[in-house]
Amino acid sequence: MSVKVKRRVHVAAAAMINADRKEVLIARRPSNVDQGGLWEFPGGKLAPYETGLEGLKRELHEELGVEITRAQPLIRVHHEYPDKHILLDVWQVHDYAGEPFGREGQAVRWVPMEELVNYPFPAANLPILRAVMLPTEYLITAEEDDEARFDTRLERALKEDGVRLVQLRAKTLDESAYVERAQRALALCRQYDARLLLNGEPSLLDAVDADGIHLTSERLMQLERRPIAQGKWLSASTHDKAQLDQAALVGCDFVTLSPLRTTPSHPEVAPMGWHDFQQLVERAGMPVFALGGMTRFDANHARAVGAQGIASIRDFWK
Ligand SMILES: Nc1nc2c([nH]c(=O)n2[C@H]2C[C@H](O)[C@@H](COP(=O)(O)OP(=O)(O)OP(=O)(O)O)O2)c(=O)[nH]1
Ligand SMILES: [Mg+2]
Repeated sequence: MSVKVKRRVHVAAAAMINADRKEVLIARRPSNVDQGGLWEFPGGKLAPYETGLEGLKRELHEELGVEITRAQPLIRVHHEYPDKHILLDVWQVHDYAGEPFGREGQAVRWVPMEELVNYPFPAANLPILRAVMLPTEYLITAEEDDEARFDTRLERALKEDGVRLVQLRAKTLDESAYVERAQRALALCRQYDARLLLNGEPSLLDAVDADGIHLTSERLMQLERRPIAQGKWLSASTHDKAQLDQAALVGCDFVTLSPLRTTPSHPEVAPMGWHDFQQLVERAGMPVFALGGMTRFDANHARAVGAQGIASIRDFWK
């Protein structure tokens, strides 16, 4: 009996995001190579002696004629192709010298974020597309008993902190009060070009045309399939490997993973710390926000260990 060991390939790829125009650079793979004809994030296989960033710099010089000057990890995706196990090590390129062009004759295009869905990518790329579209910070709203104060605080976070992704969490409201608050929150989010996810039942989207739903881990574990359309965002709260696996099975677009640290709201729960967090994120297969005692000062470290960024109530609710 022979056991076939799949080839393992480590690929570095670049998400070059033009933040002002909200465009991303993609390239088309030549028709005669693996995954040919599909679009990709420029990059390629690492040489044995290279780190991810070294390989990325070399590949972008070879393929696009640019020199990377500032880049940060965005997401790592493990994917099984029939013939190989691939690790896509994706970096967000913040700064570079030169004008990118298809140095190997390949088509290269700056594409508006919302049009990315119209381009065919390899199967491994879905989590990358999600990561590209998501910001680094995820605001979870605090409990408030005063509606005017809620609005003021949400608007402050949108305006002054530049928050672009919001989860409306309000466990103390009944459904009609929740829907009312959600409608006002949605109008505010629209003014600032931010996305709003509703923490609750998927049917809430019938009452409020928000951008998606955030599931509690308990609700997540009861589901057998994705409860909302692909055009909406689905996120979930997770705390361990089983819940992350379930999030992948159900087709969540991204998750929070907590508690990173001990928090006043959950003093009895043991924190997982960065080491365990990193192990879990590595195999999550989707963007993960670190939650639990996080502030914006933790965002760079969260990125460095593979997260999309940080989620927080207190750091944004002032
Ligand atoms: N660069 C890149 N590769 C991707 C993406 N998605 C994806 O599945 N892949 C796969 C396709 C290939 O099997 C592998 C990348 O190899 P590559 O052909 O770009 O490698 P390379 O630039 O070093 O080229 P070569 O020297 O082997 O010709 O990763 C992506 O978005 N970007
Ligand atoms: Mg390549």
